[in-house]
Amino acid sequence: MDTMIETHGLTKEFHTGKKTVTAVKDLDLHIAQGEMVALLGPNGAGKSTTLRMLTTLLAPTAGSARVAGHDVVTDQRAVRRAIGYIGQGNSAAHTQRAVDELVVSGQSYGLPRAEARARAAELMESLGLTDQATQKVMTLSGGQRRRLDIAMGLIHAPGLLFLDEPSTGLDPQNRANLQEHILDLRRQHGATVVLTTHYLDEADALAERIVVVDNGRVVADDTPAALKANHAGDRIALTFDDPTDAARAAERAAAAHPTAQVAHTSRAVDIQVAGGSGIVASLLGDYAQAGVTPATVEVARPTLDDVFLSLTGRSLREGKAHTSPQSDSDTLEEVAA
Ligand SMILES: Nc1ncnc2c1ncn2[C@@H]1O[C@H](COP(=O)(O)OP(=O)(O)OP(=O)(O)O)[C@@H](O)[C@H]1O
Repeated sequence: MDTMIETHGLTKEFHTGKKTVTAVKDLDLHIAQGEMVALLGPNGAGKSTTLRMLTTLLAPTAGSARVAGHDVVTDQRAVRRAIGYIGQGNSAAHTQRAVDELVVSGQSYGLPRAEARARAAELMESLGLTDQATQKVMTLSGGQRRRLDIAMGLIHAPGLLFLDEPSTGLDPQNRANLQEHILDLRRQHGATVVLTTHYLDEADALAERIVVVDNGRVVADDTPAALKANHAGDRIALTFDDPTDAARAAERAAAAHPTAQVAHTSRAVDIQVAGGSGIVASLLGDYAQAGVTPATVEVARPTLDDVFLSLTGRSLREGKAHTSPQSDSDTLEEVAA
C-alpha cells in the first residue's frame, strides 16, 4: 500500500513567556493510503497540534513530515491541494449563503466555477443540506454548520481528509448522522481519513486503527480490538447481599486468577482479567461449591477508556477542561492566502 503520511521525530514546542510546552514529542507515524485512523487522547494531548502540523497550519519545531508525498514545510502548497481539512471551527463569512461559501471554497482549490457549483450541489445533497443552500451561514444550526464544514473539507474530493474533533458540538443524532456520512464518503471515494477525537465511541465506531496519544507522545497504536485485547481485560462485576460473601469471592477470584485485578467493596466485587468472559462459568462454579452466593453478575468487554487507563493510569474522562489557546477559526484558505 502507498504511504499517505509519514512523520519522523515530529515535534512542536510552544513558548509562552518563560514556559515551554512540548505539545508533540518525537512523533513517528506511518499511515497508508485508504486507512481510517483516529488520534485518541484527552484534552491537551497534542492531537490538534499534530493535525495542524500535518495540514501545514503550524510549522514543526523539529522533525519532518511528508503528506501525500509532499514535505509539510518545503512544499506547503502541494500538501494543501492534496488534502481536505475540517478544523474545530471555520472562518465562514457568516453573511454568505451556504452554497456560495462552498463554491468559493471549491474555487480556492482551483476548481472551475461550474465544477465547483456541481460539486457543491452534490455534497449538499449527500449531507442533507439542500434545503439550507440559500440560507446565510449564520442562520444554520450547529449540526448544519458542522455538515457545511464537512462539505467544505470535501469540495475538491481530497484523497486525504483530516477531521479535528468532527463531532464536537453535535447532538447525538447528528453525531450518528455525521459518522454515517464519513463512512459513506470514504466508501464512495476510498479516501484516507485521519480524525482526532476524545469520544471513545467515535474512535471505536469509525477507526480501523487508533493511535493513542498522551502528553504529546504515542502510547499505543493498533486496531481497537487489539488494543482492548492487549491492554485491558474483560470486566466481571458481581454484587452480594452478604459482605462476608463479597470478601470471600474477592479472595477466591484473586487466588484462582493471579493476573486478574480484583477490587472489592462491602457488597461488590470487580474483576478485570483477560478472557474474563471465558472464566465466568468456572468462577461461578467455584463460588457455588464454596457456598458463596452472588446476587448479580455482569460481564462487560473492555472499553477504550479501560485501555487508556491501563496505558496511562488515568481515565480519558478525567481530561482537563478544554484550554487550548489556539484560535478555532483557522482554515487552509486563511493560511494559504
Ligand atoms: N498556540 C499555542 N500556544 C501555546 N500552547 C499551545 C498552543 N496550542 C496548543 N498548545 C498547548 O499544547 C498542548 C497540546 O494542545 P492540543 O490542542 O494539540 O491538544 P489536543 O489533544 O488537541 O486537545 P483538545 O482535545 O483539547 O483539542 C496543550 O498543552 C496546549 O495548551
